[in-house]
Amino acid sequence: MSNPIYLALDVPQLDAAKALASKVKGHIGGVKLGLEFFCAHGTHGVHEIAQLGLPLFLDLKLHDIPNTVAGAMQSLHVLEPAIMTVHASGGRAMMEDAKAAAGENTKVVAVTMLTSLDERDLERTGVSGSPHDHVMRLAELAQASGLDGIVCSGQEVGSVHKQWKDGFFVVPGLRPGGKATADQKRVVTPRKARDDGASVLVIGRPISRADDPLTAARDIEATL
Ligand SMILES: O=C(O)c1cc(=O)[nH]c(=O)n1[C@@H]1O[C@H](COP(=O)(O)O)[C@@H](O)[C@H]1O
Repeated sequence: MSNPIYLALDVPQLDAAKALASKVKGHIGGVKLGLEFFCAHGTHGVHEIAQLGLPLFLDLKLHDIPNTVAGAMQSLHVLEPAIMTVHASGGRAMMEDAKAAAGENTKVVAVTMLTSLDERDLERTGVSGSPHDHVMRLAELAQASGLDGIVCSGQEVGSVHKQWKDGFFVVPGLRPGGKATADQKRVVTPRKARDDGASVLVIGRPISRADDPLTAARDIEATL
């Protein structure tokens, strides 16, 4: 099985992002470029990171009307990312059009409920019920829309996997100690997420902010 760890390169400097990815390259399966990176370095930065030869996950969490999201997907086509994200709450037509506009080698996955939110936060957005039920509902919608999979926390991935056997599941909010830290609220260990059916393990700060990122990446890989 290939290494499921995608390192989140949430660092503002391009050189620092390149150096970090190069350092841990042998212990990760890909890199994730998100809003922080893309807003700072745009497509030029993506091309620079692509030269490292690792699969790219372009995590821009698109969420707009279907026509706008489809247009954005088409513009990003040329970057040939292995994985891209849209928000499931954008609705069925948006997800269908996003998938239709993506390259055929790009997996399009829907963000369900951010791992930084808990049940109280959800209620404040006007949604009652548990995170589990909310994620299950949005996973069903993403599947019906023809997407490849979803992004959810490790607390839900086991249930989603049972319902959607051939889905592609991206799990962030991972902490080697299994405890919530910084802004992440729904966390599990990388091993638990993998055992419950995660296809991709997104890991940022536990590696990027470690005193020794190489050792941190190696230690996490060894737990899998
Ligand atoms: O789509 C994502 O990757 C994502 C979804 C989500 O619900 N939670 C979440 O943390 N992420 C991303 O996963 C990464 C987690 O970073 P760390 O908390 O530093 O490991 C960040 O780049 C987030 O943007």
